[in-house]
Amino acid sequence: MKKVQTALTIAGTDPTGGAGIQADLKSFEERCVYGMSVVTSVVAQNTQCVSLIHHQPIEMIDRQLACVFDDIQPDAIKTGMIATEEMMRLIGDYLTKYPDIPYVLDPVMVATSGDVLMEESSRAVIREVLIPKATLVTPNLKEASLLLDRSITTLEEMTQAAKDLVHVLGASAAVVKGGHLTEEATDVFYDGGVVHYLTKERVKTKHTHGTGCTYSAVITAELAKGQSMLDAVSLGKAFIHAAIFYGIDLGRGNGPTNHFGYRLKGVPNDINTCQDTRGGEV
Ligand SMILES: Nc1ncnc2c1ncn2[C@@H]1O[C@H](COP(=O)(O)OP(=O)(O)OP(=O)(O)O)[C@@H](O)[C@H]1O
Ligand SMILES: Cc1ncc(COP(=O)(O)O)c(N)n1
Repeated sequence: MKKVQTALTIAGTDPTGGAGIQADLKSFEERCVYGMSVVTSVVAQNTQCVSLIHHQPIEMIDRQLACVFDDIQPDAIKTGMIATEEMMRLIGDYLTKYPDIPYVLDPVMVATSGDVLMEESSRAVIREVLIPKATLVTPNLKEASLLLDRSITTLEEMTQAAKDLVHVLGASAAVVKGGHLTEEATDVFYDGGVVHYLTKERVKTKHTHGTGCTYSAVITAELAKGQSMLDAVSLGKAFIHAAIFYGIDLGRGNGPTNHFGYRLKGVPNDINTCQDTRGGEV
C-alpha cells in the first residue's frame, strides 16, 4: 500500500466552516493529504463576527499534541490562531523536538471581521519563539506591519518586509500577502534567494472569510508531499485564487471561499489535478 502523507494543523475553530481548523482540514483533503488537528481555542464565530472565544486549558492542548506525536508523526505542520504566550511556548517546545518537519506559521492576529484573535502581549513571543522555527511565515500586510513594527503598504515595503522576516526575525522563508493591497492580488515570496512576485487578478468579492487559513493549509499539504517551497506556494496561490473566484454566498457577512473551487470548470486556473496516493487521478 502507498504511504499517505499527513499534515497537522494547530489552530482555532470556526463552526461555520470557512476559516480555522475546519478550513485547514478541507484544504488538506482537497490536496489528497490526511489531515489532523489540535484545537487551541474554540471560537464561536460566523461570517459576520466573533461572538465568544474559549481557550483550551494548556494541559488539554499538550495532551492533544502528545496524542498526535506519540502515534503519528505528521509530514508537515501548520499553526493558525495561537492566542496566548503560554500556548506559543508549548507549541514551540514540540517544534523544537521535531526540527525536520516543515512548519508553516500563519500569524493569525485579527479576523476579516476585525475581531482580535491573538493577545497583543503575545506578539513579542511569536517573534522570538515561533518565527525562527518557521519553514515559512505567511503574514498579511497588517500582520507583517505588527511583526516588524512599521507600516507596510506598498510592494516595495512588502519586499523589504519579506527579506526582514527571513534575515532579521529568522524564518527560513516568507510570503507577504497583498490581498488587501492594489488592483492585483500580489504576494511577495522570499527564501533568501531571488524575490518572487506571485500575482493573480483581483476578484471583486466580499467573500474572503478564511483566505489566509486556506492558502497556508494548501501550502502545508504540498510540503507534506515533498514539493519544493516555491512550487508549494505557487500551487497555494492558484488554489486560493480559484477558491476566491468561486467564493460562496453564504451567511450575512463575508462568506467563505470555495475549497473545491479549483475542481470547477471555467476558472482562470493553472492547478494540476493532484495525484491520489492510491494511484488514481482526483
Ligand atoms: N479579492 C481577492 N482576489 C484575488 N486574490 C485575493 C483576494 N483577496 C485575497 N487574495 C489572495 O488570497 C491570499 C490571502 O491573502 P489575504 O491578504 O487576504 O490574507 P489574510 O488577510 O491572511 O486572509 P484573511 O482575509 O482571511 O484574514 C493571498 O494570496 C491574496 O493575494
Ligand atoms: C479560528 C480562526 N482562525 C483564523 C481566522 C482568520 O480567518 P479570516 O481572517 O479569514 O476570517 C478566523 N476567523 N478564525
